[in-house]
Amino acid sequence: MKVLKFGGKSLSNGEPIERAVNIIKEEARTGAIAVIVSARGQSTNLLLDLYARAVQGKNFEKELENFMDLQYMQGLDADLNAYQQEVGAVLHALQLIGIDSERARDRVLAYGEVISARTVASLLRREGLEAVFVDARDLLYARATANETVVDFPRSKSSTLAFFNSLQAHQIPVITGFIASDPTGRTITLGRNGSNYTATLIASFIRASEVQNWTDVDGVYTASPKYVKGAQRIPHLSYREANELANFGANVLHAKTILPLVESGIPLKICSSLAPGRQGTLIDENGSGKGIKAVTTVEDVSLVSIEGRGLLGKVGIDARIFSALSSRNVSVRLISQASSERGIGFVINKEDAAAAEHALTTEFKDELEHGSISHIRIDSDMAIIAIVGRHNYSLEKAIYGLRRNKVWMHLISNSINGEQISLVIDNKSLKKAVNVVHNQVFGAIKSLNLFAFGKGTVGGRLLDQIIETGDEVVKRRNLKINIVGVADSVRMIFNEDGLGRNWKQELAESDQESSLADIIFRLGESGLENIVIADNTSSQELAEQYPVLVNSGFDIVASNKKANSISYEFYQNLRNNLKRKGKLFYYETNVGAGLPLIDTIKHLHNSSDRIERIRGVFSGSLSYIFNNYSIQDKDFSAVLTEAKNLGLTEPDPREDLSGLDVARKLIILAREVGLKPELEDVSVQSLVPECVSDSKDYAELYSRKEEVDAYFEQIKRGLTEEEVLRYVGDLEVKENRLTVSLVKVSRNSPLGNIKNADSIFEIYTESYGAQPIIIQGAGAGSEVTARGVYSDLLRIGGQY
Ligand SMILES: NC(=O)C1=CN([C@@H]2O[C@H](COP(=O)(O)OP(=O)(O)OC[C@H]3O[C@@H](n4cnc5c(N)ncnc54)[C@H](O)[C@@H]3O)[C@@H](O)[C@H]2O)C=CC1
Ligand SMILES: N[C@@H](CC=O)C(=O)O
Repeated sequence: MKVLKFGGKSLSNGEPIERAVNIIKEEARTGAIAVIVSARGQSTNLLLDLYARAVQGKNFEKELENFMDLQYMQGLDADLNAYQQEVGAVLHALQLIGIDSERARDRVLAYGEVISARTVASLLRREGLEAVFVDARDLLYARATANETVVDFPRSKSSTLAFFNSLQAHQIPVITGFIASDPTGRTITLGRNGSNYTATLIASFIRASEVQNWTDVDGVYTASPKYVKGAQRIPHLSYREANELANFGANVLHAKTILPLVESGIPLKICSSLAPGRQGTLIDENGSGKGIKAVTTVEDVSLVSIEGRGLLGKVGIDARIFSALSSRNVSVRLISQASSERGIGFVINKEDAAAAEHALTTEFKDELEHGSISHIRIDSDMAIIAIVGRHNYSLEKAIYGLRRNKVWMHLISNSINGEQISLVIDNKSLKKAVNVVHNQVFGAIKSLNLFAFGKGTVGGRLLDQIIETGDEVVKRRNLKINIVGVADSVRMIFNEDGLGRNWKQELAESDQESSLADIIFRLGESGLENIVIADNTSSQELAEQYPVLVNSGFDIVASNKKANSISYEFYQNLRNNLKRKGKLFYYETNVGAGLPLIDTIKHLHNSSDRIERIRGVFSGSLSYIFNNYSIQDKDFSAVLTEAKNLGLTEPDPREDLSGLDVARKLIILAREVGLKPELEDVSVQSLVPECVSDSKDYAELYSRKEEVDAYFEQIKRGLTEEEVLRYVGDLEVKENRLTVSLVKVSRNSPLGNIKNADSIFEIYTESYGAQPIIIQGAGAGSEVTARGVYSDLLRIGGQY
């Protein structure tokens, strides 16, 4: 015989109860079944409310009407009106006496299951099945102790067997879950998960072939889907694993509830009544073998720590701690003790914190006074993350991920059989931590949560590239990049679930003012893991805040060159800070846009080869300008406007014309090869003609374009047929000399030969001698630069 148990939500009015009836009909076709039911929908809560009103002497008639309205179903042969009278009479008696007692409360609660079983039996009869209502108070017996309800197994077993033996073939018992009789014949409830307990008890007494637990979820998940979007259903678990999961907060059957099945070896299936065809989770003796099964969480626990030299080598301290706790009925969930015995830490339920503190400070009053125990501290707002299942490196992986994400672990405990590892963390880090640990131990799709500053030429294209290629990146790299926010200099938007193609419009319509402090705060509070900041602005203020971003636990990618080219002191402090915090900062696009330049230079510098000189056309925009201006019959200002419109120039093109942008690039490369230059050390030939150098902004400079054009026309007239102009950066390492100048070069030389917005870098090293390594290609432009930033992002993602 199979035992089918239905939870309250699966029996709610409308579709749920219709589906439940269909499931029972289907299963009845395959053989003998028994059905156990919980109270329907919200019935238990409503009854609790009715009970509370009655014992407080309040009116309850309207609430009772509402309760009965929810129970009512058309065309049933069960007479529910009689129950309305009966519940009303019980409540009325309670209202008169006003005594609050557990048995009285249980008596009222029992109506939820009784009406539910009557209703289901009646619906089944309407479908032509021989269903009989069974009140479990005639089958199960239990007594209340100080802490729990204890079942009288022999008596319950014999009455259950007697009843089942009296059943006729084809009869389907529909049994009330949750309730039993106490030794005086009063109603007693079976506690948390009570209806499940009814099902597993009855199944074990009658030696059922399996228990099906029909509920509103389709099985046990690798983590709570409330926290982890990518959590997966677990097809198969062993009783032991299920027990660990239950102890550590998973929405499975309570550990005590599984016990009757363990002892009799009956498999349990967790099935979704919302999607009956879907495979659920099977729990049996064997499970599916080794491997991590789930990452579960327990919120709101308290961590107790007792420390002091008085604990050192002293026998009996633990015994005193636990007997003090047990005298106050405080149960310990986890424990960890230093081998020196100088300290002991353990976790209890938050609601027991005050009792535990009182018990312990009383027990260790003398030691606290003498100072041999320095403190007994209780930290509430803690949470437990438990990794359930066997895997050699799961702890290392979890710790690595948590450290990267700045989640502090207060206590780590590993079970003796190696099947469970628990980590105690702050409650507020729970969402982030469970995602990190889940991704680390399952090697599941990792999430990278990106907040992007700047949505212009580079930033805007980057976001579109990420959205366009997101599925591919998930497939090929197991990495999901969520754009959780975008800010420009005016506005910002934030969406923890990830922005989509509409981000531009959402940002344009946003009424949230762009504020770095708010962004840091919201990212910190979000509980998101693996947060990366993309800086595609040219803002120095933002660059100066990188240390704050790093301290907040974020990695950074930047096309913005400022952080690497302001003072050397800032540059070095930032690197120290990154190292200390274990954070990453990639900026390949700072020089040469998408070209693999900075990495190559890093490699060469870190190898035994010595870089002696780097010379070339460092600026993509000026490359474009001089490539075209040298050979076309156009005004300089016209070509400059073309470059600006193509997104090649700096946001303020005066940074290109003044040579500042190339100077920054030289500084960045020089620092990569170990020099410590400041911007003022670079000798720069500015391209801004003296006559317009007092322009207060680019608009004013451009309004004086005739003077600019005349200046460049004169330079151009000085060129021979064979010559072209190139704006060249030169880093002479040994001499510690950095220069930027406009030079005439032969059209046929490597520098003279470049096209479009190409940059070219000649890298002279000791071993390559006079033949430099040449890196050449587009040195500016939205597409290539955004790609470069994207690559940096993927490199960071690869390290999660
Ligand atoms: N355009 C190119 O080819 C290349 C550009 N870069 C660098 O990329 C960065 C961006 O350049 P573009 O996209 O061309 O500039 P852009 O002018 O098109 O975009 C700049 C964006 O930054 C935003 N912004 C400015 N200050 C901000 C702040 N404090 N907070 C938030 N947002 C802010 C602006 O609102 C704008 O959305 C620059 O640092 C540039 O040097 C690097 C390599 C090549
Ligand atoms: N304005 C810059 C853009 C890239 O850094 C350039 O032209 O190179």
